[in-house]
Amino acid sequence: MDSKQSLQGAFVSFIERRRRSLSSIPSVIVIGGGISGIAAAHTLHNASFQVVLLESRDRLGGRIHTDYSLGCPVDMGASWLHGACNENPLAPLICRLGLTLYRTSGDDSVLYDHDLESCTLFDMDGHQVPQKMVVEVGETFKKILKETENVRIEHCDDMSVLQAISIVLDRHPELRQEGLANEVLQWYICRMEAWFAVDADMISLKSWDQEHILSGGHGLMVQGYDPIIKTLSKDLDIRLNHRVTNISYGCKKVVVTVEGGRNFVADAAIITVPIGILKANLIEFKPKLPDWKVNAISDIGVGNENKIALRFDDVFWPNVELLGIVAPTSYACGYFLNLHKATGYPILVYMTAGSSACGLEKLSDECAVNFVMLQLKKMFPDATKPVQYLVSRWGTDPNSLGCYAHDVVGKPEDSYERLLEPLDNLFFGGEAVSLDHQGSVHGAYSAGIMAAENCQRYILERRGNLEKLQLVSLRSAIHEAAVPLQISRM
Ligand SMILES: Cc1cc2nc3c(=O)[nH]c(=O)nc-3n(C[C@H](O)[C@H](O)[C@H](O)COP(=O)(O)OP(=O)(O)OC[C@H]3O[C@@H](n4cnc5c(N)ncnc54)[C@H](O)[C@@H]3O)c2cc1C
Repeated sequence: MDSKQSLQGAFVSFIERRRRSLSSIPSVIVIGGGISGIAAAHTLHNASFQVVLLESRDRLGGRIHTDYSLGCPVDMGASWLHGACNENPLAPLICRLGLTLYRTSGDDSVLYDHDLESCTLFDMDGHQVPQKMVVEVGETFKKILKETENVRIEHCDDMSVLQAISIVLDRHPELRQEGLANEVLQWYICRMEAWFAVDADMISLKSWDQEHILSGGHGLMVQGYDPIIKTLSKDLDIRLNHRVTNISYGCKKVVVTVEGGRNFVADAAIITVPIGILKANLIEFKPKLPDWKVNAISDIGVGNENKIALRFDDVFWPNVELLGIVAPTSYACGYFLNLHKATGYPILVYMTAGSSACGLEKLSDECAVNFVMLQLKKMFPDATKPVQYLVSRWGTDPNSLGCYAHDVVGKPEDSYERLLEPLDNLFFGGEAVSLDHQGSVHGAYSAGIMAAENCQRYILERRGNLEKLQLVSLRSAIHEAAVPLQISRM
């Protein structure tokens, strides 16, 4: 054997040793680069697992999207921390990063992320609604909702909140509102619709108030949610523009295929794509998902919410947090978040949910801004033209197809549990699998961590004794199956 042959032999055995050592490192593919997927990948990476994260968009964050083009951070997706308290799973990170929260509600606020005192409402003719009426109708609305509890007790079958409200108003004529007061009542219904991101005739009476709400009220993330995404995604192996089309699970390895046909192979996968994507069957599973999983996906609803952010040269509106416009139907009501109060920048964000959010997506950006400006001009006839604007389209964006999960009327009780349930080596994350906090950033974050921990336990149990595993921080064990290991000539 000449020296060239012995060198080759040593190289081959080095490659073989390295291949074996890499294949002994547990590997996981995380699908979706929103907060849930990033939290899952971050957790596994810290446990020295080999992780690759596949994200369809050309950016991370998903339904967290902090846009800087208006000169300051503007969140076009999530913007509040719901539950500004130490128990919030995101609190330690927010504290460590020194991020500022601007609290827009009191401690006990459940449905509304704003206190009544911080809103100024106008009618369609631009007259300001007397604050006394805003407060009084707010109190009446609370009484109406309280009365719906009796309706719930009386009826075994679920119904919509709107239907229950109409039963209450039939029974209690003294709670009915007329004229301007009714328009204010509609505005409160509009705010409730914004919380669930669907119209009131789709909000479940059985479950609307069953959510476990953290204390501390609602805090606006003044610097945006982006710093959290940046921090958690540091050092991860992230592949942007990788849209997953097929997942083959249940065998020894999971094979995940992306658009263009490239395969990724690992011990397990965690899927965190939005519920809207699962409902639209945009990913093919092999074997097919079992009926109980398919039913869970179809039993969970998805709402829509959009934002139109407008930057002006100057501030021409009052120094309150929320500017609302009341109307005879909740559909025609609207409101603007005044970012100037929290950030000092002359920016208003129009927020719309449910069918009106879907309607707005049918318009071009320019038409949507014109529509919103008409609303604004009703309140402030001298409103100037915005110098810049941003329009979100969460309902038709092929990467989200909706804003977040909601309980449909008559939803079976265990839908979220069934969505969460893993299928062999395929685990489910994302806001919709959070049992306590669906539709929130902190819920999605915790769901990602939980999926990672379950996945970690599964792999380690399957491999036997944890101590025997040599977990080292080597990356690149997840190989692209279609591309053989490339060995360049020495
Ligand atoms: C307008 C709006 C306002 C909101 N306001 C708040 C708020 O104030 N406070 C709050 O707590 N929550 C709010 N939310 C909800 C919150 O944003 C979400 O619950 C949370 O961000 C969801 O995170 P996620 O990781 O589960 O999903 P996502 O962030 O959607 O992440 C999923 C990722 O999967 C990717 N993906 C999709 N398909 C594929 C595929 N085939 N292959 C690979 N990747 C794919 C997507 O591009 C996305 O990046 C709001 C949401 C919206 C839309």
